[in-house]
Amino acid sequence: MANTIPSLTSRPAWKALEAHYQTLRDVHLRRLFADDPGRGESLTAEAVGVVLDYSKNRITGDTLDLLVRLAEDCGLRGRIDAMFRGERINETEGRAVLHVALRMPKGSSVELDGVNVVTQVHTVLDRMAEFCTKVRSGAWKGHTGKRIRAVVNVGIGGSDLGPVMAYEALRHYSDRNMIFRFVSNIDGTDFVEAVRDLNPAETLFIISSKTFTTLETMTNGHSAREWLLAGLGGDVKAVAKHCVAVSTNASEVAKFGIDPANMFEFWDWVGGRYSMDSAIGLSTMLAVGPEQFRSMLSGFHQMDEHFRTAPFRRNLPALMGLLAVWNGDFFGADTAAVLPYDQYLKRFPAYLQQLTMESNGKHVTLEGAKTTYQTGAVFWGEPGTNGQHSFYQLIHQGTKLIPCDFIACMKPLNPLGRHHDLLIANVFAQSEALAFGKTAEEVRGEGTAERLVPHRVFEGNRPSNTILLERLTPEALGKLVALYEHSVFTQGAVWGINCFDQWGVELGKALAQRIVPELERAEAPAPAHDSSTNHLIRRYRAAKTS
Ligand SMILES: O=P(O)(O)OC[C@H]1O[C@H](O)[C@H](O)[C@@H](O)[C@@H]1O
Repeated sequence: MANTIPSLTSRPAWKALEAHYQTLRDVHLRRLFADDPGRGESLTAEAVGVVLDYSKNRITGDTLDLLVRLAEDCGLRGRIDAMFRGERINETEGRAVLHVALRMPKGSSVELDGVNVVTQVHTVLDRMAEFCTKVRSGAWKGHTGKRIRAVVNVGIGGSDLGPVMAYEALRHYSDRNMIFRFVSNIDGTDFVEAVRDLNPAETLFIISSKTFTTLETMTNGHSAREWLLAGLGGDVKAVAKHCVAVSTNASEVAKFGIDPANMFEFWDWVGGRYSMDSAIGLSTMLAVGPEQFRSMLSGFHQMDEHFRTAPFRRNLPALMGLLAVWNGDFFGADTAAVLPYDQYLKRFPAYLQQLTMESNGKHVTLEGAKTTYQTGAVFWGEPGTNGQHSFYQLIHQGTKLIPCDFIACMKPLNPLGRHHDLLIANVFAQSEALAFGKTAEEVRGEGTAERLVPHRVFEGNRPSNTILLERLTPEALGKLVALYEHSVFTQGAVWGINCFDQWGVELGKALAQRIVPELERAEAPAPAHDSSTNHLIRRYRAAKTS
């Protein structure tokens, strides 16, 4: 059949990688480094001020040649061009994927259905900037004439994780006279704890939801409205001064009772997990100001241009994506750890979980065939050095292979005595220990009792990347996020899956809607699920009435 797309594992480049893997699987990183004294430098790539040292992966130059060939065979170049041109590469939803247009400079052009989306983007950015300047300067007054001191973003998933991560990451640049809170969970505790010490007269809610139908956000949004009305004398006019919306869905926003004049728009070609640089970033802009927000966008754009134009062999996101395929599909690594050695990046792993796992948690190809290979890894992590005193034991001496991304900044934002040198010494030491380990001879040489030798041996040969940024600026954050976005894209292109839908979240949502009345209505009939679910529902009903 002339038109059938060859399956990934039958491609010559994949077969060649399989054979190549057999020659490398038992080779230790100690050997690879000993054989090539220049390896540390030659297997480091640098672009737009971001350094990626990938030399501590179990690869040789041949591996890279084959991975690049695989990327070419899988049409990565064509996929990149299609994304940047605004083609509807999110085929299952019939949508373009244009988060890259969110950070294109004024005057650029990407046409979608005859409209230049970059012009739309800048119209919204200018409106956001105007609004943020008013709020930050105190020109925007609340219902009782007081200025806004607290901003509460109400959203979940992509409408929460990006804003939270960016706020934490850029806290150094934020207005310290303002308070920022984030409410996401449908658990009432989240809302109650977020507002308990806030004054409604000085509080602004940003109701952030791409669809404006998400159960959690609508429920929290209504609670916010009630809280405001209760605190501001019940006058519905108060809502306009204390509630704005960020959404693609103007009619639902209006139904909710927010004036469309107070709505900041984005579009269906921005995936939720790719939206922190759209109007969903309103809380970020309120925190750091329009200028810093624009500098974050410039960072994103610089990495986009690098990804679009650089040869794969020197292309940071492409290299990271291909190495993830190598570690996952050939070495069988099921998970990947991201370990930022920067306290400001403490929510970065949580942010990446949605980006990577919602994007690449797929088991069928674009053509609908079940994959015969592994796709997205389980992503997890915590900031260093904290993780070192908790789960690193398993990475060093456990039975699972866990590729790690170490992230560090050369210059601290808060210089304090020896802290930064000690922090950086630790990150470098961890990747060194993971790669090289400690042999039984070395352990014995330290005078260790023989019975303890096996316990104190470090096998090493554990792969890692080290990503270095000069300093954690808004611009650097943009580059870092775009690096991961495009690494995810690279992996998806190789696997032939759609990175941009998320049907897997639907079933649980639908079932919850069915269970709600079974919990709320006293006269509800006996639940008709499986025996486990029925039993859980009966217990809850009994507890509720006891
Ligand atoms: O922004 P919203 O439309 O409220 O969606 C919020 C989130 O919920 C959904 O369930 C999706 O899994 C996420 O991709 C999305 O980011």
